[in-house]
Amino acid sequence: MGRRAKNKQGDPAPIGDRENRPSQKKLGKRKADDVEAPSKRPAKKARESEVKPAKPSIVKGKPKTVATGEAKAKSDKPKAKTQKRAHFEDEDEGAGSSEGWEDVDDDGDLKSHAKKLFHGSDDDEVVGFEGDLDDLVMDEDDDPFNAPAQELDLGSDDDEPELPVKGKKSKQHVRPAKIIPTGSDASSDDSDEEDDDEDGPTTMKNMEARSRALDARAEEEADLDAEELRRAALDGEMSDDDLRDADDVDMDEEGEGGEDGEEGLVLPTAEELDEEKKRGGPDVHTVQRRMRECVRVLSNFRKYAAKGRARSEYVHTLMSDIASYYGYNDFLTEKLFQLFPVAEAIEFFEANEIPRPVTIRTNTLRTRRRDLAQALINRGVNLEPIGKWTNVGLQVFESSVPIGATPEYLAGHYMLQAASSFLPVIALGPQPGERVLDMASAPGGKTTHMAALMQNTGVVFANDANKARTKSLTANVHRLGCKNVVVCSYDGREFPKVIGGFDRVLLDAPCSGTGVISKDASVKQNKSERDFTLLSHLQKQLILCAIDSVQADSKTGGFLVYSTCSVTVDENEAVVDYALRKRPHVKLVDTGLEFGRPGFTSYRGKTFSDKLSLTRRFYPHVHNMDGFYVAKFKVERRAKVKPAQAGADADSVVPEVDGAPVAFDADEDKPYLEEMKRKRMKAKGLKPPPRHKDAPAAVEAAA
Ligand SMILES: C[S@@+](CC[C@H](N)C(=O)[O-])C[C@H]1O[C@@H](n2cnc3c(N)ncnc32)[C@H](O)[C@@H]1O
Repeated sequence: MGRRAKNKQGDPAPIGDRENRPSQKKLGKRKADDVEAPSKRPAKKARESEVKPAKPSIVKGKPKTVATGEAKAKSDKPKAKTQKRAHFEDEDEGAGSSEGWEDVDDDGDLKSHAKKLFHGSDDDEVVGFEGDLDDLVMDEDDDPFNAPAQELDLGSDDDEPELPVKGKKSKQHVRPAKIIPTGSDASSDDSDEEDDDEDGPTTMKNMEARSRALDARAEEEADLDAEELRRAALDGEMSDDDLRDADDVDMDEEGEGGEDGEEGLVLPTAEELDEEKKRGGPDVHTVQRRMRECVRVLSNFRKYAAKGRARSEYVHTLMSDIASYYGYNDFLTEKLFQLFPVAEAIEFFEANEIPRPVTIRTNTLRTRRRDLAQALINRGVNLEPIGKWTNVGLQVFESSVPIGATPEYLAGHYMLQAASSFLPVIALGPQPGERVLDMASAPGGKTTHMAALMQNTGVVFANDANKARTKSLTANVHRLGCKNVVVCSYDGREFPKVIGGFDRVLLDAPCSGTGVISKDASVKQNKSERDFTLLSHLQKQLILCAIDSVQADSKTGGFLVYSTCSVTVDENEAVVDYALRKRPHVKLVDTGLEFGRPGFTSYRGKTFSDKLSLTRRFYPHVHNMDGFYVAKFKVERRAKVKPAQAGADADSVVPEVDGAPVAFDADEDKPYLEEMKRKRMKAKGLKPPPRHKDAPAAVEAAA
């Protein structure tokens, strides 16, 4: 559907940023355009060109080991008159400096010049890295790129290197363009001319239009659903209860015989679908046609549904086709499908097939963004600032060099980091001199960002339960020259017993990774209901410990940020809502992030605190960044509560913080606590009582 091409290397900037920036299309051709048509440059150029050209920093010599904090970067003067210069406004991290740099002075073919620069002088050294790279502890942030940037899978800065896809493969590779009409496709009719260019890349302009169209479409669908429900109720088909929850569409509603569907389309029965599955699934053209038809019918059921066919049949068929087409297991298909209105769900699944933009974060402990950009441009890297919301991010469009093995990379001038990973750190806003805990920190993308914001002062406790992963954390801390970081390896649930009283805490929680499916497609198949139950439980435990590790009367802080790279409600709003209920002395506050959708305040029959709207959701199909979630809490001083008053099980009480007990005392924790007791008894050689017959499956599974 052309979205693929459009989204490729699209801009991860927030919608609101897009207006004042050159289009993606223009960016893609930036070098050529710059040379041929300098008049197209942004207006600020004249002023900017008065700024002295930055001197690119280039490390000389063949690196043999990890560049440490002490690594010295030497400056190379721009060599030739064809030297490409990037001009930036002054931009000191945290100083509220200008976002963009202005365009460059080109008086030659940059690409060939940059190539010459690279292959001629540094090339041998860089190419000669074989072997040495193995010595570097590379994580997903650090995989050296050896292919054009667009084709590279950057890997989350948050998680393991990409795993091979297990199980079913998506049928995406065999599909032609433009098969499923989606909200954004529909919008292209009435949006600007760039939207009409279906095969062109996503532009900042059409991204905004696209995103708006999605929202409008979602609203439209919600209205239609509500209207259908109302009518059904008037017809006596539905109870008041049904009517009350307009989100839960009546799955048994039947069509009244609208227009025929697509020519020759006969909606299969459940049995036929099962049969089809057993035969290896429908052929790709059938599945595409059916998906298209189901989306159309579900967009206006009364009008388009075939007579006698139930809404649930269309939904069931569509979910089955999504699972087969994109290669998801049935459970996850449904879970993700339910998050969005129908057409938007397709957008989401589509976006998961497309790599997100390659982005890097300037390490302001070692360099400035403009200097880094200049140095990389000189090496043949085509890049741009990510957006106004970050003054350290750069988006790499293409590169003739491996972006994870440049001298600048080895010297710690930047971190390969997904744009979404900047968000929780920006929301937390650690200040110089503070004591900060990064409770689940490996491989350290956010730790090193925080260390830089704190200007290497104060202290960041970088903890991760996985000792093996702390190696890459330590390597990154050294490479980026962070001197205020203490690395440790505890289960996060041991905090604040280990150490507490932090001004700020970041809990970038272990999660299912449903926001980073484009990087790790194994998630499509390997996540089950049990995983979500266990993860959600762990996240709930961790968040309470994170809250209890915050110094409520911190003079400068008293904040916690909870984040995940998952889009499921179980791992996000449900966890945050649980924390609010368990710790009445904390409150949600604005994340300060300029964009992102508000968190759910209710979802499929569950009601959360209204304040959940202060949390932020980020989606690949809306923001062109990994799916992500950010919540920010302010921790206030709590009233003293005795364990007995809280109804807490004595065994569940962990050390006191601020004189008050930290307890997991909810009914929902009881089965887990009982299981822990059973385990303790077993460990002591005692015979534990039989497990309660109502114990959730997850408890047994975890046992
Ligand atoms: C999303 S990743 C963190 C990414 C990291 N914040 C970054 O920006 O690079 C989650 C981390 O949680 C760690 N983890 C899992 N269970 C944990 C626990 N109980 N306590 C502390 N860390 C845990 C995992 O080892 C993993 O490194």
